[in-house]
Amino acid sequence: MKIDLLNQIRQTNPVVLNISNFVTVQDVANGINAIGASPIMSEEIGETDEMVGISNAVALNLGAFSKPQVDHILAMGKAANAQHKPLVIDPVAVGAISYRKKVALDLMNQFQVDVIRGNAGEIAALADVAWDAKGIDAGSGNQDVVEVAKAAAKKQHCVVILSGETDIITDGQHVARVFNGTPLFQLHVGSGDMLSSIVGAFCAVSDGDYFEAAQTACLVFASIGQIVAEQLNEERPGTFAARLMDELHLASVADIEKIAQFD
Ligand SMILES: Nc1ncnc2c1ncn2[C@@H]1O[C@H](COP(=O)(O)OP(=O)(O)O)[C@@H](O)[C@H]1O
Ligand SMILES: Cc1ncsc1CCOP(=O)(O)O
Ligand SMILES: [Mg+2]
Repeated sequence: MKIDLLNQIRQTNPVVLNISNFVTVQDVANGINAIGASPIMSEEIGETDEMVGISNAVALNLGAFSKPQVDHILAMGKAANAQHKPLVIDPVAVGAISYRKKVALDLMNQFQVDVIRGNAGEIAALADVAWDAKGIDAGSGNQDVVEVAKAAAKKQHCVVILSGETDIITDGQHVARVFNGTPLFQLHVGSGDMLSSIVGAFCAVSDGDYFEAAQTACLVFASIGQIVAEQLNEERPGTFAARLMDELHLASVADIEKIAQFD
């Protein structure tokens, strides 16, 4: 695990281009900014090539798309491939809504993503594994989540992050797990979206090793949430969200190394 990638983000301030959803756009922009990267959001297809040109990574969030936005997402994915920019996708709620799953799979047939980041319900759907997803949340299931993540990675030929109490990161062959985190993440809508775009920031400084970038992003984000939770003596979702921004900015590599738990 190369936790020092966090310092590289802070030193080089990579631009992360996002198609976001209207629910969490500000959290995502501020999360990217707080950790030391530079967010930019786009809602106009005409600017796609130029936008991708100035960016160091692209993150596509499928949280609340409309038909015109699907065209935009497609153009953005194709441009990221053509311009060799790392490409992350967050397939929000594809486990709960079959239409979303169809759109997500159609898109991923037309461009190659480098990393998919979703919860268990979302990744199970992409792997065609039975799972009881609940809206935007993971829901419940009996399958081995490591096998679910590996199946999705093999199917889509990319790195998969299946996030949750334990984050599972796999390229289809190798598996890493991050044990840090806090249940408080679940009390803040947008935690997953923030992580997906922060994965983009780590990919931007990774020299093409997206498996390592994905692991490190998960470790850093989950550990920072845990640091905040350990400072609060009650469940306070509002304070958690505000303090998460503070610690994304303040936490050092040494702070994370002290509590890091992964294999
Ligand atoms: N029960 C939990 N305990 C600890 N960390 C969690 C828990 N659930 C989610 N997380 C963390 O929350 C972040 C967002 O992941 P997740 O909740 O799976 O995404 P989403 O919001 O898309 O469902 C990740 O860093 C993950 O490790
Ligand atoms: C509530 C909601 N509805 C559509 S997208 C969205 C936000 C999902 O955010 P996250 O998956 O990060 O919790
Ligand atoms: Mg999500």
